[in-house]
Amino acid sequence: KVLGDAGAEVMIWARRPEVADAIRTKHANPEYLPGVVLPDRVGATTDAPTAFAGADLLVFAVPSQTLRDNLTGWARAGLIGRDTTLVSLMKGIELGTGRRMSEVIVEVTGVEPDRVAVVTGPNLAPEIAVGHPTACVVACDDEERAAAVQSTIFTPYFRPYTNDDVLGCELGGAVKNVIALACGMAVGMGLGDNTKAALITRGLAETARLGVRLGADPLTFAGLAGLGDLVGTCMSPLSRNRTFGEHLGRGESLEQARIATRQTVEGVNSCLAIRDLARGHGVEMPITEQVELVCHEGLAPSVAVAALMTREPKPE
Ligand SMILES: NC(=O)C1=CN([C@@H]2O[C@H](COP(=O)(O)OP(=O)(O)OC[C@H]3O[C@@H](n4cnc5c(N)ncnc54)[C@H](O)[C@@H]3O)[C@@H](O)[C@H]2O)C=CC1
Ligand SMILES: O=C(CO)COP(=O)(O)O
Repeated sequence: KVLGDAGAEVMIWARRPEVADAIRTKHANPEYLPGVVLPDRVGATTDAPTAFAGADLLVFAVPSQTLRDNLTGWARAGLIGRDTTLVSLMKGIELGTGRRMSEVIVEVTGVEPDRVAVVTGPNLAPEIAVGHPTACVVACDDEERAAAVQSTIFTPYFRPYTNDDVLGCELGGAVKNVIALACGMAVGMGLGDNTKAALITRGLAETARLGVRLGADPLTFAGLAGLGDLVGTCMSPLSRNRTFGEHLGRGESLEQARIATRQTVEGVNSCLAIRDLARGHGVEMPITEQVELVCHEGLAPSVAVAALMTREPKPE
């Protein structure tokens, strides 16, 4: 919708024919965005070669853990153009490899890293779809390419800023989902705003600690891709990650939370990958550690809260 409103000709690749048909014929995606009318210049197809043909920009928004498989198929079929800019909207870290999504794209397609851009920030899809003023970051090693993507997605309701810190921007987007799970757990347990504020602030501290160790610019975490996305996601009932955490905080099982949330909840897998990344680099991420224990080891959220509160006292 943003691309179409900004004047681009858009072709969506969808797996289900009924989704592609509804977008093509009714300009709607009723299951995901009920009531939203898509611009006429947004088309859809289930045929990947048709979707990829002649594209200047390829925008990837599949779940992070499936990207490698999806891309491998598309790259093998020779669908990636020679000069195409590859854009990632995904906010996750790959299980097993600890790779960011831009790294997976570079690894699978063999393109130079400066052809990959990341669009991130406080960008809850349902709010963008109804045109609420929203800001985002376009991160790319290549400044000109970042500026080109920026102008391609610039609309009166969507304001992109460029940034050259791809690593920091991607890490901010992935870790905030884990912290949003923790905030959701607090909400589900009936805890208040002090608790959420503490989780957001200390969550930002552990995100920046990992980012700086990996080579990110610390200032990135004070921007839209860091604090902005963290606050937006942790405070919003629209966030799938926070909602998933709420279910766990109310004492429901992982399976019950999955059934209730339905859509992609990146933090559940990424908390494992981020914890491993942090341990591998000797970085302390106590909130991420506890979220992983609740999501994957059956720890009760109340025990996780007690574990965080009774850690050794220390300077801020
Ligand atoms: N929804 C949001 O507000 C935002 C989402 N993102 C990121 O975008 C990425 C995608 O999330 P959403 O679109 O929100 O999730 P979603 O769950 O709404 O949609 C994911 C889509 O991927 C499809 N899919 C599932 N498995 C697949 C596979 N194996 N191969 C190909 N397609 C598959 C699903 O059918 C669905 O259409 C995530 O990394 C998320 O963090 C980023 C910013 C905002
Ligand atoms: O990334 C998002 C907002 O910036 C969307 O968050 P959820 O995936 O938790 O809904």
